[in-house]
Amino acid sequence: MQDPVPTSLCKLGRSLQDPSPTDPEPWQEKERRLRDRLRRILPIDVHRPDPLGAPLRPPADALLSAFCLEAVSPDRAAFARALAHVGSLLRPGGHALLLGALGESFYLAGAARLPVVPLAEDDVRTALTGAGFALRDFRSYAMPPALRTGVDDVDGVFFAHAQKPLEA
Ligand SMILES: C[S@@+](CC[C@H](N)C(=O)[O-])C[C@H]1O[C@@H](n2cnc3c(N)ncnc32)[C@H](O)[C@@H]1O
Repeated sequence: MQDPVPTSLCKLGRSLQDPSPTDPEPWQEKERRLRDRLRRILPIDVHRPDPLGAPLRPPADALLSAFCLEAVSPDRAAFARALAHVGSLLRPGGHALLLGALGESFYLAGAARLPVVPLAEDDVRTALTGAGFALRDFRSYAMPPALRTGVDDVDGVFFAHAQKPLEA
């Protein structure tokens, strides 16, 4: 974990707070703009080999997953399987962008303490390779003390860009 906290993440963190002199747009307005652009919301279970319950036609060009797979998987093997399941939704040559927690064992959602599988960087790389992806970029940073809020025990955050091979 050698990268500093990415500037874009700092901006995102600030943008999710209340309006400020530099970002006067309330988060509710951001939410409204995002929802306006959604065309469909599909239920998904990443633990099913067929995560949407039916093949995705046409398959997806890209997949973005943020802080999901490690938060819903009981162990590293389940994490790897979940990654392969969602990867099956991509077309050949499709891209996956993943971000997630490293070394996290729990997070608090209100009074609920939810388990997380603590991942090392190599667990993510191995799972991507095992799911048939080519790893294009991998970055991470260690959680700075200022962002340790007590709602979890996360050590750091990873960002991975991986690609499905084109069919031969
Ligand atoms: C830690 S939250 C992350 C939410 C959001 N992506 C974010 O970054 O704030 C984990 C999410 O996984 C969802 N989830 C739980 N079990 C799941 C499953 N089997 N398949 C897919 N998603 C699941 C939960 O509903 C929750 O929204």
